[in-house]
Amino acid sequence: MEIQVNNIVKTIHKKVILDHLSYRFEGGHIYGLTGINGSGKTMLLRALAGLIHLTSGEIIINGKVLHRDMDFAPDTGVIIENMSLLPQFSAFENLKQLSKIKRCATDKDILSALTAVGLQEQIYQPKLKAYSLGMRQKLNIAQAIFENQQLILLDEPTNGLDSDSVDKCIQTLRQLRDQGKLIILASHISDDLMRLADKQLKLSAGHLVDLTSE
Ligand SMILES: Nc1ncnc2c1ncn2[C@@H]1O[C@H](COP(=O)(O)OP(=O)(O)OP(=O)(O)O)[C@@H](O)[C@H]1O
Repeated sequence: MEIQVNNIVKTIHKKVILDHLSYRFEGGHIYGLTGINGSGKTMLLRALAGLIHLTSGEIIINGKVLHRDMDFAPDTGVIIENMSLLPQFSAFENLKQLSKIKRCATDKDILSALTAVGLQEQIYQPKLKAYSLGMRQKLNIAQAIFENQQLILLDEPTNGLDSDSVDKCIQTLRQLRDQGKLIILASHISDDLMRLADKQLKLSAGHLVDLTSE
């Protein structure tokens, strides 16, 4: 999996959010995206997923141009705000419903993702509506990985997680990285990212600054 970002610009109401940003992301790495509130981290993740249209520039994923050769980034798991999980269903039932869209994940894949994020005690109960913030976030992460997605885009993945759960999340994401997956995380808490990511990037004035090579 590789993503080539070429000179992308995103302007909303004449405000420049992403300003001629270029970068190459490669599989087998965890990229941590930091930057102050409003710097455009979520916007960049949305752009990579194909969820917004760019003002100019292009994003090429595995040689195919987003919004020309395909509508969305292929084979991608995301956590980007307002996840539409179903409150009246358990964790298992939620992923089971989602699995009906692509039909690539088995029950075993669902159980293994829920266990990987630490939800092994809550697979069948309670229903999602009785979940705490942290439990909900674990299910969000499970949702982004249970179909063996090759590109994983996570906005603030450690939100609501206690320190043991952050450790477990780090362990799980490192395993996925070692399998060659491309993982991009955004967080305004740079401590979490420092521990999670092997490449640290900062969004500033619409540009990406590589903190690892500084
Ligand atoms: N739908 C929208 N309409 C207008 N402006 C928007 C919209 N979505 C985002 N913005 C603006 O784009 C900029 C970047 O927002 P974004 O959510 O990407 O920042 P962020 O770095 O993820 O911030 P945070 O750390 O607070 O999550 C902000 O100035 C925001 O106000």
